[in-house]
Amino acid sequence: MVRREVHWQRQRAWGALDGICSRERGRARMELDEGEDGGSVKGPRDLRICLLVIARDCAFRQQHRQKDSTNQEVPLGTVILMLPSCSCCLAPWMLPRPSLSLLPRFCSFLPFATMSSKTSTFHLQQPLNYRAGARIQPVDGSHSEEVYEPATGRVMGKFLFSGEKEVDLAVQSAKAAFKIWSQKSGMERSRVLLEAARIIREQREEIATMETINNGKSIFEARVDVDISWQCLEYYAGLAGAIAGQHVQLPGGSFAYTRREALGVCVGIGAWNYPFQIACWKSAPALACGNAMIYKPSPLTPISVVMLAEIFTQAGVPNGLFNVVQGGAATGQFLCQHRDVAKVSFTGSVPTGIKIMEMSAKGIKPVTLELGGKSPLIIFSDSVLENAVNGALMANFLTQGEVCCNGTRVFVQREILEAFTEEVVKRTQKIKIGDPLLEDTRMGALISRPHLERVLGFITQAKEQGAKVLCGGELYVPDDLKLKNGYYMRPCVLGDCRDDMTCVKEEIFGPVMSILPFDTEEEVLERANNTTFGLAGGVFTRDIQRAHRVVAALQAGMCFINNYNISPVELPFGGYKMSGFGRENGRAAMEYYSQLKTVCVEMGDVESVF
Ligand SMILES: NC(=O)C1=CN([C@@H]2O[C@H](COP(=O)(O)OP(=O)(O)OC[C@H]3O[C@@H](n4cnc5c(N)ncnc54)[C@H](O)[C@@H]3O)[C@@H](O)[C@H]2O)C=CC1
Ligand SMILES: C[N+](C)(C)CCCC(=O)O
Repeated sequence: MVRREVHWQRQRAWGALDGICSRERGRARMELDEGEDGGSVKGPRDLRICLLVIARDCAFRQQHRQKDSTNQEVPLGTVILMLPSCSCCLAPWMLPRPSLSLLPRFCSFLPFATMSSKTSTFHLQQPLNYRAGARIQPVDGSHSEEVYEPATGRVMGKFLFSGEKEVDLAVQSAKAAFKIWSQKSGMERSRVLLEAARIIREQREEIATMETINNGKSIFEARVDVDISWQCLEYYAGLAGAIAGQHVQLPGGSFAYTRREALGVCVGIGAWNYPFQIACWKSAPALACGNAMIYKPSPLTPISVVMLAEIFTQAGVPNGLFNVVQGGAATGQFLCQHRDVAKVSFTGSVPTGIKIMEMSAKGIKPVTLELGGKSPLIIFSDSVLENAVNGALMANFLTQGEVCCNGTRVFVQREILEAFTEEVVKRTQKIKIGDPLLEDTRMGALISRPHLERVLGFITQAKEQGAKVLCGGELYVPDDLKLKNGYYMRPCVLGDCRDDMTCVKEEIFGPVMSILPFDTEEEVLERANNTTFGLAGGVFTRDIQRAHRVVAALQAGMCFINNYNISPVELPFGGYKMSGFGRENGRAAMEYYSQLKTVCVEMGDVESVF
């Protein structure tokens, strides 16, 4: 018997391999007993791990040949630790002269739970808190809650909500990591963020699949979300090395300089509509500026952000720099009220935003609030009709309409009202609803049963108030039996709308478009701005002067001309009025995660007035 040792850096594997690995600082060790013809891994089968031996040119090998950024093939005989559920080439526990040196490259594929790319197969097994570089159960888990798969209505597992002690431990661990991280140069931080971006790209499919399973959005969209996420990390990696102060000459050779410094431990609290992406939009600028972050996702979508935490660890951030605490309002409050938290960045509803601001006010903590919206999309009669229709669909139906910046009040100039409405209804009726993991699905399931009922309630109320349902607006039950308890509805277009209707005034956060006719530019601007929200707005026209005049007059933080809802990470994003303040993305976000120190240097003698 020959004893072999395998080392690898991919810490993601640690949790899953607990029992057959001994954990050391910076690496894990696995011992294999190797015999003449094969070998065996010491460890119980109930770990749900087995060895996948690449024995032929199987689908797995082909897939990873394409995926592996080094473009190297997976040699025959490679041993990969996998779940028994993986069916191709499965030869559990057999090791025909394995090429163990390749193991490290594939540890990232080790799933942390039973993972499959099919709807209705995922079961949550691992803890969802992440502290000091590892998944953990909270020390004072207050209670557990179920996590659902919106596509099927199935419970995928339970997870614990964190109490005050766990929040405090997360803060202490982040404080320790902050000491190390904030001392690094911008270029050093940049390299780590670039590595994290690379790993996200490498794991694009796994992350997108998880996002789809937990959120209900189509895999097509989830992949775009993951792409925007790694682009965000790349963007801030680029800016990290460019953080600099100013030098100011003063009389008599004296001078001053400014330093842009990190804030400390920042808290990110996120909504459920873009779980992975929101976490990246917050953590990328925070970490680039030298901060630590504790992130609390929505309890409806607790899973994918832990993948981000593992990726940061793999990329080389100090343990504790990015911690995840799970929970709801109470956990969020412990975070906001903690005296060692320097800043809170929040994405969610207006009522919660108000509470966050109140709590932060008590500790004089800066806050960034990304809140709801009821944005106008103004379509003038000279628009290219097809573009305007495409724009209106983009403005209303991404992520089942659960998007804060959606242009849900679609103002259409009367001359083209009929043509526009006819086309938009035709296109809406063609949207393919169903299993979000299928490639051709374009609308999946809403986040939860109560939310689905709330959205349908808005439609009932709209009808009562005189609106006409031009299409959709009812439950959708897919033919596939496993999806019959999922939270689906047909996307809805409402006609005959008036500005005083509830569906036009309140944020529905579902696939419901309200069409409102208008006659003049002056009139439409008055009506478009007549809202307490101010997140986004859009205009479609071929008249270049009118386009700029209209967006200049719109009271909204994010405006689009002749498009809607695209999100390049270079562009600052955030609201006016009750849609919040502060900005995410773009250079602007760096200011919200840093503070300015002025250093005044005297080169002469001190002249005292006393
Ligand atoms: N402007 C933006 O970028 C976005 C805004 N939103 C808004 O978010 C809303 C939907 O998301 P939800 O998750 O339902 O919003 P929500 O406000 O109920 O919850 C958001 C987050 O805050 C946490 N939370 C709730 N009460 C809290 C408290 N008292 N203290 C601290 N944390 C607390 C929740 O657990 C969750 O993580 C919509 O109104 C939408 O407009 C959603 C996505 C993006
Ligand atoms: C990515 N985008 C622009 C469609 C939406 C981002 C804002 C949100 O989190 O709702």
